Formats: sequence, structure tokens, C-alpha cells
Amino acid sequence: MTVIATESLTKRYPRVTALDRLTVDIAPGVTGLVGANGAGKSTLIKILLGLAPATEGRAAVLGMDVATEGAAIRAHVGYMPEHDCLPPDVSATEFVVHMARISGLPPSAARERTADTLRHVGLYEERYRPMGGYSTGMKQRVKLAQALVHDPRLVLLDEPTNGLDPVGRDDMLELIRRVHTEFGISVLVTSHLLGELERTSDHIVVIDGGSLLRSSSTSDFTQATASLTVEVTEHEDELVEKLTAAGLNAHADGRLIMVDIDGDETYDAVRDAVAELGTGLVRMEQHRHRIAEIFRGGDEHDAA
Ligand SMILES: Nc1ncnc2c1ncn2[C@@H]1O[C@H](COP(=O)(O)OP(=O)(O)OP(=O)(O)O)[C@@H](O)[C@H]1O
Repeated sequence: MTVIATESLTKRYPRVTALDRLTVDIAPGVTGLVGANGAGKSTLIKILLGLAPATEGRAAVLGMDVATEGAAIRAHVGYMPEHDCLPPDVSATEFVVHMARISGLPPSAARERTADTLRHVGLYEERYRPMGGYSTGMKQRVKLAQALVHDPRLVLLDEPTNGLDPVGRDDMLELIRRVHTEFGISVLVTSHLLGELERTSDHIVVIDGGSLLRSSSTSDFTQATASLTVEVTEHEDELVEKLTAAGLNAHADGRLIMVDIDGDETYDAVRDAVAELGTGLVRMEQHRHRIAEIFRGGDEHDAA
């Protein structure tokens, strides 16, 4: 079963091709959509909501065609836009009740669902104050609440951690995870940071220049992209030789040694090699490839 399916989806603007023959299937659960700024993430979301027409190709959301069933899609899908779009002079409660009413809920249900949803995202007394005075974290929570208030089956979250500090990011990612685990709502969440989506998502889709670079489960993804950074007090070259002889892919990067992780045994192999050389281990830490590195290695990873 898929919640989102696209087939050769293309969106051309006069000057740029925002989506270029994108074919991808997305299953229920939490899916991270990763791509650099301008990769086409927001464009894809707008097409999936039936708000912008594709130039070519097809897409279906919850089995409904985006070209002809946009209104029905939006009845079952929640959307959290990227940019600040909250009216400053109304309270979170007034705003979310309004959004619930727009989604078709009767007044009493709209008020009840608003109270529940705002509590769920962690807004309490503040919800009666005008939103103009809210912190970025609180505004992001209101944007998430309005996406959830009509009890959708799927939510599309466009850069929900934008503008948040590290603690705020972690809280938001935790909240997103709970949207799925507690309510069974599927989530498509975008970010230009691969690292934060790895922790939240079951599945990761990477796009670059509007094309699919990679789509795989998060565990496959981290296996394929994780490496160890090792720092020793001396004998760096010998360590690289030893690890290579042990069948690992290791290379020196200045004073650091990068080792591709090939299962848990990689840690043991590094420990043993360091011990045999009698050198001091300063640090050994897992290093996740940044999105730019994946783009550079795109062709090889595509095949993986
Ligand atoms: N309405 C539009 N008219 C013309 N070009 C557009 C329009 N919307 C987006 N684009 C262009 O399409 C490309 C993809 O934009 P899009 O907003 O989908 O990227 P994104 O991955 O969401 O990045 P960001 O996170 O910066 O929004 C960009 O080059 C952008 O400039």
C-alpha cells in the first residue's frame, strides 16, 4: 500500500525545472524528504495537495489523483507550510478553530478538536494570547496543530524545524514521531538536513535538482552512509594499512582516519588494530555523511 505515488512527475517553471521526472512510492509511516534548498520539495508538496498542476506525469495521494481530486485529498491530508503565515493579532485557539471550521467540522467539534490538538502539541495557557507574541517554537507548534485538527490520514510538513534552536528541533522531531506512533497518521516531512530526518523517519527520500537521488529505509540509508572518524596519537598510516588489510574501506583525511562502517564488527576491527599498533586512541565516533557528500557520491549510492 502506498500513501503517495508519483510517476515521471515534472514541473517546469519558465526558468527552471523544479521537478524532473520524479517517480517514487511512499508507504505509510514517517518519510523524510531531503534535498538542498531549491531541490523541489515545496513544489512537490503543492502538487500533492492539488494546489499546483504538474507539467507532466502523474501523482496520487491516498489513492486519489492530484489532477482531479485535489479537494478530496485536502479533506484527508494536513499541510504545514514552510513560512510564517499566522495572523499576529489572533490567538492560537481562535486560529485553529477557524482552520477546523474551514475543514468542515461543526462548531462544537472544532472547539473540542482544537483544545485536544493544541494540548497535544504542547500549547497550554499561551493558546489564548495573540500569536504575534509567540516564539518561533510556539508558532511552529500552532502550524502543526492546524495541520492535525481535522484528523487527517496523512500530513505534509514543510521544513517544520526551520528557525528552531537545537532543543526546539529535538522537541519538534519528537512531536512529529508521536503524530505517527500515537495517532497512526502518516507523515511526509521535509528538511535540508539529513541528520535530523534520520532520527525521525522510517524511510528517506532524497531529491536533487528535482530528480530522485535515493529512496530507501532509514536503516539501509544509515548503513550505506555511516562512517567512523578515528583519531589516534600516532601511526595513522599504519592504521589505514591494517584496516585496509582487514577488508575495510579506510582512508586518511588529514590527521583523521575515516572508516566506512560495515556492521558492528567495524568497531572491533578498529579497536584491535589500534591495540596491535600500540598507539593511543583519542576518539572514535560515528560520522553521518552530510547531504552534500551524498550528492557528490550520488551515482554510486543510487545503485546501492
Ligand atoms: N512559483 C514559482 N515560479 C518560478 N520558479 C519557482 C516557483 N516556485 C519555485 N520555483 C523554483 O523551483 C525550484 C524548486 O523550488 P522549491 O521551493 O520547490 O524548492 P525546495 O526544495 O522546497 O527549497 P526551499 O526549501 O528553499 O523552499 C527553485 O529553483 C525555485 O526557485
